Amino acid sequence: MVGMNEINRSYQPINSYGVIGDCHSTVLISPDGSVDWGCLPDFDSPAIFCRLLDAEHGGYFQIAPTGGNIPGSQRYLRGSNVLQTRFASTFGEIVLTDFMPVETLEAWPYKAMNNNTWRAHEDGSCHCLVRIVECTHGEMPVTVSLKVSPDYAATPSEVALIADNKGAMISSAQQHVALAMIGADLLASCTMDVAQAADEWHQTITVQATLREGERLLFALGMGRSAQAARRLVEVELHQRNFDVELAHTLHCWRQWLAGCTYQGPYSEWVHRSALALKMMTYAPTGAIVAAPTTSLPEELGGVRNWDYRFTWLRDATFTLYALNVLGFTAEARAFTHWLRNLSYTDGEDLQIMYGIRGERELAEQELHHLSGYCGSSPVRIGNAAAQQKQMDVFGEVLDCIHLYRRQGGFERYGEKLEGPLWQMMQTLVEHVCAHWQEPDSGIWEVRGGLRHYVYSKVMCWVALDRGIRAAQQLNLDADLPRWIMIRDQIRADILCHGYDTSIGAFTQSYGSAALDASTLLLPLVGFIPPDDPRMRSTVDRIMESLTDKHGFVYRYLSDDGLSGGEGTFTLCTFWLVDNLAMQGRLDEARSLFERLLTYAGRLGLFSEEIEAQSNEALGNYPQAFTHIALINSAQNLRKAEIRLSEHHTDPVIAAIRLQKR
Ligand SMILES: OC[C@H]1O[C@H](O[C@H]2O[C@H](CO)[C@@H](O)[C@H](O)[C@H]2O)[C@H](O)[C@@H](O)[C@@H]1O
Repeated sequence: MVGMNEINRSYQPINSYGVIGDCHSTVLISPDGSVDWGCLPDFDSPAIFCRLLDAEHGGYFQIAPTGGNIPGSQRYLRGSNVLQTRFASTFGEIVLTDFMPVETLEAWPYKAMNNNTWRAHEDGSCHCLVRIVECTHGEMPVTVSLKVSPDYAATPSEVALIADNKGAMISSAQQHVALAMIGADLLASCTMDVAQAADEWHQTITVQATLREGERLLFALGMGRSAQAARRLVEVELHQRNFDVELAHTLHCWRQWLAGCTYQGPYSEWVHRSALALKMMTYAPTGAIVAAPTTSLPEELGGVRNWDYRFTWLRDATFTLYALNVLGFTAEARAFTHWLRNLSYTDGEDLQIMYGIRGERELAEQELHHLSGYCGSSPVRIGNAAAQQKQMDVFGEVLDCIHLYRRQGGFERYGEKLEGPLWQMMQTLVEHVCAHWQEPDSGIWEVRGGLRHYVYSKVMCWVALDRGIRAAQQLNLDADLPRWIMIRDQIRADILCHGYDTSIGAFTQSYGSAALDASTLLLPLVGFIPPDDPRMRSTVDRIMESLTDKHGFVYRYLSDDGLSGGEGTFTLCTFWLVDNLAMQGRLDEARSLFERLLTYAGRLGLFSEEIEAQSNEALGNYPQAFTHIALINSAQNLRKAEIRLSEHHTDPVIAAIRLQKR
């Protein structure tokens, strides 16, 4: 029997989902108890749950009160990525606890490329999704519906129920899923059935039970490398594990990791949630970081701007490390520098702007026409053609990331040195920038409408030279310093001459264009220009006048980008505006914009990429690293600005007191 939960259910708001993960992958869980997105065992594995991208055909795993009419409310257990969903009625209450067990959250310094989950655990036995449903009060009938749709619902599957209500196996050509059910033998009533709609490739397993106070069922879902491995998991291995101990250990790991956070200041709960979300997006075996764990959540409802973010952009990853560094987390930066050292490239020319989580170069973009997309937003894409683009900013971002890591004593802390392969890499990248900074590129936003001389790309070429020069000067390293310094100054002069439009009073998107671009808000943040330089002040004013919606939230740009349709405001950019206002001393405006923006997070404090200007809905992939990075940085910048302002204001008062005393 198909549970009522399946009826009348379409798409849930993007930012209503809870997200859990184990630093190999994540799953998204709706407030009605349904895992609607899940790629297991790794971020880039084909999705086995994709109801998020096709409400009709996509697989899901839902645990909820039978009837589906009791709303659930979600929260994270303090300081962790363990999620609880509570369903309460006058007759009783059930609590669903969802987690992915972790053995350790230590960032692993890179060992060998292709060292993925499968190699670490041949049968995938460590990595699983655990769902515990428990009645905490009264009694409640519960329905569990599991439809696994392997390979993004592109291939058929077969279900085999395992005797004695032990669980089930779901197998397709490539993917083998094991579901263990633990605790059914202690319940008075518990049934497990399987049904298949005539037009469906995938069967739905339904478990029904009435839970009374203190009773519970536990489901552990793991991936087997083969059908036999999956069978072993269901029949033996998953049943032998003590998931209560694993839950306690997982909670301990998250809390212990968060205890390393040195941030003290306002909005600390938001900062902590963002840090936990970012950590969840790291891929432990290689130190890589994904931009987001989803694909194709649309930038416009019903539109075509749907991209796969389950990869490592040098830009997004280095920004993530800034933010983690700001909070005192350095092990992740170390793991990432190891990943960087091991990337395959021969010179700056063939350094890609993004790689797969194991350093894969080949990320061919494909459209999955059999999926209708979130709220009909198609095409659904996997892979990302931006991997082949030329984006000159990435050199500056990589060098700035290493610079920051060095400045914070990262190398000394781990008994490592910048000298050697990493300095060779830096030199190669600086030399590449010296030779190519005058060329047009696709820019930070990866637009698909042709190459231009983007101002932000040029600024990041300046950053690449600047950070290379500082490292060479401070560590006495081998470099052609006079030439590097000359080119750095030449780039700066070029930008000030061609990138600033005196008639509008703003740094522009690209040379020769009057279009505004929010990426110019980064100029003072990377040290290219002081925040209170008149040119920067007027750029900020122009952006506030012409590049914002009615809430004051910032669009990336409004110029043509070669794609059809439009998009929402880009939350990362709104946080950059907060930073600029704070750095200019416009603290009230900065704080009010920051706090307004926080009200647009989901109930769990998570953000996607964009916000729709009219409906206020969350848009784009979720949770997005960019947004959480920027939230952390803005909280920090607000704090710094507050300190600066208070020092400034108290000085005369203190001086006056001193004078009176004298
Ligand atoms: O706008 C078109 C491009 O959109 C995506 O790029 C965006 O996401 C990246 C990952 O977070 C980010 O680095 C970039 O700045 C964003 O513009 C998409 O990945 C591209 O394929 C697409 O061309």
